[in-house]
Amino acid sequence: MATLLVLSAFVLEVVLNRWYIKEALDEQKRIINITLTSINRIGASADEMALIAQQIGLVRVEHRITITNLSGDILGDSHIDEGKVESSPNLGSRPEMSMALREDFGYFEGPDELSGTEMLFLAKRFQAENSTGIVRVATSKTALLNAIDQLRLLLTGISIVVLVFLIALLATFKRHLSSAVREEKRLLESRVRSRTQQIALLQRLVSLLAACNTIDEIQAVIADIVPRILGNTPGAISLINASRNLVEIKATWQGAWQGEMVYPLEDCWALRKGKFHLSHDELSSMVCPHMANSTQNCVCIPLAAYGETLGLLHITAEQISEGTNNIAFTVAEHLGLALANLNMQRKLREQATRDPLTGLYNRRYMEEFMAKELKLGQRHEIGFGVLMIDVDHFKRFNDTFGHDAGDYVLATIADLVMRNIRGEDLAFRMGGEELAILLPLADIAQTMQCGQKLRELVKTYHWVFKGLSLGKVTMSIGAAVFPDHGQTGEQIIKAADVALYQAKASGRDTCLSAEMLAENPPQVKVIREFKNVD
Ligand SMILES: Nc1nc2c(ncn2[C@@H]2O[C@H](COP(=O)(O)OP(=O)(O)OP(=O)(O)O)[C@@H](O)[C@H]2O)c(=O)[nH]1
Repeated sequence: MATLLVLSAFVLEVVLNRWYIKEALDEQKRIINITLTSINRIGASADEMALIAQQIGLVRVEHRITITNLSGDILGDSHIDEGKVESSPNLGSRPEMSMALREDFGYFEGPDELSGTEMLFLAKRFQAENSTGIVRVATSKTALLNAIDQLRLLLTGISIVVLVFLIALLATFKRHLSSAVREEKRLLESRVRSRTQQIALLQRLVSLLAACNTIDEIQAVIADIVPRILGNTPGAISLINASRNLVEIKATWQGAWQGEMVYPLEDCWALRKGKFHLSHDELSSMVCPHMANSTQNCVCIPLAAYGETLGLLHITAEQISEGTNNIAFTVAEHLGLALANLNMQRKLREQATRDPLTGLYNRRYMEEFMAKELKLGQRHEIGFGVLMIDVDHFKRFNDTFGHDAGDYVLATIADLVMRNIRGEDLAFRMGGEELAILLPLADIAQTMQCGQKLRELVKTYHWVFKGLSLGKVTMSIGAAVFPDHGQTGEQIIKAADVALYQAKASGRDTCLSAEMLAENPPQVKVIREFKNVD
């Protein structure tokens, strides 16, 4: 800016200079013409030149008018008294005079011969009736120099004001800029802090989810961490039930949930579409029926992994920001994976603990379960009952009706057992056509009662497979209880087994207890004989 001012001052000075010189020259020409007109009109002799110069000088006071002969001797001068003209210096050597002699007009800018003042000189050679000579007009540059000085002063003043203004402006701008930079930095730092916290929370969520063994644990982790990740955006997690016909809200955050707590799958557009659904966007306003009571915008994101959708993540807000949306998708991805992993774990556990044909727990699981029951029983002095069940003449049955029919019978017996034991009882398939039931807290009478009931149910069941009647199916059952018939799992199973073999030996379709055997000890030989029969 200051450079601009200096430059404009320089340009102005040049322009002013030129304008002044042009104006001065025009005036000088006019004065020369007037002088020459006077000389010609009165046919002035050399002696009258002094008078003409004096008279014109009286009117044009700011100019000096000089008339010389061709040799440069002054004949008249508006600034020299008439009497002193003759003693005045010869002007023949002056540049404007010699130029006028040569070229008619002569021009020079420089000091005058009297005072040394800076002047503009214009000289013209003339030829009048009675005389020849040179008229010279000198104009002082003082006015111009004064004007330039004033201009310089003015511009310096303006420059100082502008400079001060600029400095003040710059200072204000700098202050504003640094406060804006500080604010931006603060915002950036807070954004980085919240992003870092979000990442840390996400990592925590992922590691905790990976360690979850049950859906309850997953729910607890969600309830604790997801609201922290999504800030103050209200939301919920819902899961599809085992029958896959209902969606149930399992966790909510940031106030009471405005949507339905349980709703059919078809009430969610996201589940229908198989991808996220935003209730209001620039293209449509399709609110999921389960969110009909909510006045907010809602996004439903399926929790899916390995091609299976297990639930949904919902968030609601007046305006859902892109950042919240993105983080919700990341959370949904991790939740989907965690739920799928849990499902997989459950299936693997079931595969490891359950028998695929009957759906009953296997022998290995029975050993684990019984070990726990034994510990409980020993610590709290409580008992439990065991039933060992074997289908009678199953080999013969298979041989008669085929292996498929045998499988059907085993699966159906398992189903009958499952539906007719208490909630706390557990049924196992020990191998082949042999089943076992463990009855927590049951004494021998209750255990026997259960065995008799099951034996009766199977015996009276109407067995039909592929339209073919299978006749009667019977079972032999042995019962024993802890602690009466043994102190270890092995001992109790053995006691129940001995009772079962005795039931077989006594004609099958019977339920016997180890207690009965204690009163009537079995013959081991008999059992061996019995096993050898088939
Ligand atoms: N269909 C079918 N048969 C099985 C299965 N597991 C074992 N079996 C058969 O069950 C039969 C068991 O025969 P055994 O142990 O001799 O006993 P049983 O014929 O039932 O005779 P008792 O026990 O003395 O009444 C064998 O023929 C096995 O092949 C199975 O999963 N499905």
